Amino acid sequence: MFGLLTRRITCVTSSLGLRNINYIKSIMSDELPNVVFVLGGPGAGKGTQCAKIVEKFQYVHLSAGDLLREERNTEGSAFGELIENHIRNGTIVPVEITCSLLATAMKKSSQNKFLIDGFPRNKDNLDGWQKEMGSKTNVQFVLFFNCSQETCMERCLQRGAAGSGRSDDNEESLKKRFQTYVKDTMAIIEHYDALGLVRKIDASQSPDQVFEDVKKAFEYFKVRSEANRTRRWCGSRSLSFFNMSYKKESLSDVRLHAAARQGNVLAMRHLLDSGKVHIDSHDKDGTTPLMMASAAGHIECCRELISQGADPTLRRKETGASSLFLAAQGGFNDIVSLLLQSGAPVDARCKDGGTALMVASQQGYTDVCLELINSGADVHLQMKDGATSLFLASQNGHAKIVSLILSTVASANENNSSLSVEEMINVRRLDGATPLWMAAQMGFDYVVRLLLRAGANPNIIRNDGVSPLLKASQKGHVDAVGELLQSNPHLGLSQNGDSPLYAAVLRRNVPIIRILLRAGADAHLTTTRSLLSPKALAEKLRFWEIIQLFNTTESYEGSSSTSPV
Ligand SMILES: Nc1ncnc2c1ncn2[C@@H]1O[C@H](COP(=O)(O)OP(=O)(O)OP(=O)(O)O)[C@@H](O)[C@H]1O
Ligand SMILES: Nc1ccn([C@H]2C[C@H](O)[C@@H](COP(=O)(O)O)O2)c(=O)n1
Repeated sequence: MFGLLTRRITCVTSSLGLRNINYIKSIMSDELPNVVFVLGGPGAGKGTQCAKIVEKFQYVHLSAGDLLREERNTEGSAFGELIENHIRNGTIVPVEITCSLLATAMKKSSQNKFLIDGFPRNKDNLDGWQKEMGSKTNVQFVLFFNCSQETCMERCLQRGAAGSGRSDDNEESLKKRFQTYVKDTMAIIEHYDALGLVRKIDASQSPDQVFEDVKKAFEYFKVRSEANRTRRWCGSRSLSFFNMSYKKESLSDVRLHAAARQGNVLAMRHLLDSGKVHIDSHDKDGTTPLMMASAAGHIECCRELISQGADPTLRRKETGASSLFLAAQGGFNDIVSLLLQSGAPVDARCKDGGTALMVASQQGYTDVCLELINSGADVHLQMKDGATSLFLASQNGHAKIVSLILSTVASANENNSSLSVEEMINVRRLDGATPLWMAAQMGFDYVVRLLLRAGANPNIIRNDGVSPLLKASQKGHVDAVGELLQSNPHLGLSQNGDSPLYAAVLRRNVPIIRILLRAGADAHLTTTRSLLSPKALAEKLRFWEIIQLFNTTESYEGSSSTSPV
């Protein structure tokens, strides 16, 4: 079924033998020193947030970058020059050096909770860590600070201007660091995401707002590990149940809800036996104990509630979320199965049209998606804004789920007259974006590849006139641009008057310019937005290396013209 598994995930995962249950156990242990990896683009705010986490949660902060800079500055270090070269070029220092600096720093500390910032950054880092530290540490989760390249770049340049003294806070190094981040580090984040360990934080907000989300991630982890010490770890979980109201009619109702949330089955049974509470007593938001237990992943509580007659068809008032939706959102497959067997409607809709399959696709819970699909979930449904499960999985880079949905659509189409894969794959959200458009914008090149191979149309533009190729070029996603070019997309002006080549020149992205030229993009095509051609722009901005690239291409191949889309 997963024959089209992604190149990137496969290569990282298989080299580690992740299907090996012992490895999975090693990342769940409670006894070993605990580690939270902190990842995100250069300048996403990792260091800033780590300082806050140290203060609030008493972790020891170890920044791989800081340790390397310290080693570089140590007199007589055999690695000083090598480290400086990597830092300036935005490439990654061999793991033997970084891992040994981290291990030494961990040994020196008497604490057992570490925030490891800026590591693992590539496959070499990940493999080296696994080899040396994998069995000696417990990776709790990965904090991923997600922030656009533009914002990160601006922050780092400001940091440099304010006197950081860092030799890599300049445009040239930053561009290279971003290339490394997109090319190498995103695959590591994907790898941990596939294990359900990633907590993604919107890092574009103010530092205090970001920290509010960070706190939730840590508090959530604390609640889960305390409540489920003896229970298996199920991967990344929804935070939504923290927002639930606790206003109930009586103290017993409050206690029942608290017991369901904490997974205290004995207390729950005692309260139910007392006859003082209604099994489906709900708060002002319509939240029932079964919803609480489903959202928090407490299978025993769910079993008890169902066996005592709890209604799995009820929905929360404001959002319309059902117990099934909440269990799927948290990735609790055992609860999803139980609810389905107990009569929960598989395609119950939230107020925004969302279903359990959609939220599981968005969060990346492949096992849950499989369970729902096997129970008859409709893969064709759309949210009110038009998004499908395929769209949400593509937007979040969940390649296995993209494959699963595509194969389900294909077999549904064989059996009846539902949409074909080609029709389904190009279904647009209200803003005109297709799954391919979203994957291109996010730089999930392996999803772009899957979608194109399955027949996605690379020329469907969003309502704002931007094509997938233009967006990927604007965002600097060189691998996604490369994948798109395999399907011969329009290279000329997109409907908004901009061109992919112009966008790449504006951002001085030489790798993208190179592959666009190789694919036949025209350096003389004047954009209607700026009234300049890519070449004229390069000349205006004095980007000599790009002008030279254009001249060389012209002298070899002669220029070609491209008609507007
Ligand atoms: N949420 C934020 N909003 C605005 N500026 C921020 C925010 N977070 C951090 N900054 C500023 O951005 C710059 C980069 O932040 P920081 O050093 O924490 O990032 P980083 O991810 O650790 O960077 P690097 O990977 O380059 O070490 C700093 O000058 C910091 O003050
Ligand atoms: N795992 C790591 C972490 C950092 N480096 C090098 C290369 C980075 O560009 C530089 C700065 O790191 P930051 O302070 O931005 O986290 O340090 C590395 O090679 N390997």
